[in-house]
Amino acid sequence: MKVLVATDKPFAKVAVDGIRKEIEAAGYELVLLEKYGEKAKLLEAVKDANAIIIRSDIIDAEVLDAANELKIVVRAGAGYDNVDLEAATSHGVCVMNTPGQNSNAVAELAFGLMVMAVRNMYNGTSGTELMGKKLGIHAYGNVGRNVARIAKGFGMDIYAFDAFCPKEVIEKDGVKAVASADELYATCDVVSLHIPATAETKNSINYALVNKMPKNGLLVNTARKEVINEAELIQLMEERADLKYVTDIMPAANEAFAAKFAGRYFSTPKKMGAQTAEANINAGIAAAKQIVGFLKNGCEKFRVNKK
Ligand SMILES: NC(=O)c1ccc[n+]([C@@H]2O[C@H](COP(=O)([O-])OP(=O)(O)OC[C@H]3O[C@@H](n4cnc5c(N)ncnc54)[C@H](O)[C@@H]3O)[C@@H](O)[C@H]2O)c1
Ligand SMILES: O=C(O)[C@H](O)COP(=O)(O)O
Repeated sequence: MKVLVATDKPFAKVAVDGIRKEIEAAGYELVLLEKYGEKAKLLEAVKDANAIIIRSDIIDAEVLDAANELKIVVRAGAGYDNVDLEAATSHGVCVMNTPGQNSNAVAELAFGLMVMAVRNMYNGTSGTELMGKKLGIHAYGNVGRNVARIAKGFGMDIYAFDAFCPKEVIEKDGVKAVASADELYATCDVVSLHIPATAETKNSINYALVNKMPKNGLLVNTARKEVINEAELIQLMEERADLKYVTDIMPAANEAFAAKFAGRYFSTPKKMGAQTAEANINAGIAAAKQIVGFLKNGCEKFRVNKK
């Protein structure tokens, strides 16, 4: 069995070593395709792969068409919006993610971005502190829960909204559950976004919602750029000079944001929420174990597409 690790943004070497150990201990062969840049190289590499481990790499119908021997794709990470799930199902390919394995890394970065924003991007002027501020966690999943844990250490007043997580689960963590996204944005000084990119959430962070934030509101996005209605956020930030936006996922309109909102906008150059050795090891080795469990025992825990 051939297991391909196809990562345009490579894992830390220590994680690759751990993945190799799992795969070879199972008697399989590991093939590494890193920083491949062009899709043609991916199309060539998948031809004889029985299993693939990816990160944000795009697995679309063309890739699946080229992968004649493929049985399983594991997205080493949380969001699997980069995989065409319907095409995978129609090709008889199982798709999994590795939930929770990179969530602490992302939560820590959310606070890195938050502190940078409230300290005026470290420009030397007086900023503000996070202690005592109202933090809104938009989606209380694996990352959201880690954000809540860290926010307690900062002494923040913590609120959350999740469309599917029961109120009791949120409140047992000492976090105030609110009934809607509207209420969260209207209540909180800082909102940290942790919703997945789905048909329902794409473009949902729009003018009307963000405009509910109080004066000096800060929006932190370590989720996906697709959930932001960029044109409406630009319009709102033009009208409200008090708002700040910091993100780990560079907007399509990065140049417009950077030109118009100097000092109130920041994006990491490349998505780096999950870019720690620890998260790479956790997610990469989980992916390898899930592949071995699937190929040897048919274990489909963490499957995200229909059969
Ligand atoms: N920046 C990065 O490197 C990085 C790393 C990991 C995850 N992410 C992004 O963050 C997202 C969240 O990650 P996670 O590990 O917490 O995922 P998760 O699946 O554990 O949590 C997602 C949560 O979103 C909730 N949700 C879904 N739709 C919603 C909606 N319409 N309104 C409110 N809540 C909704 C779910 O109930 C769930 O609790 C991922 O989908 C991914 O897009 C980014
Ligand atoms: O959904 C995720 O897990 C993140 O977006 C991580 O993406 P990456 O593996 O490309 O860093």
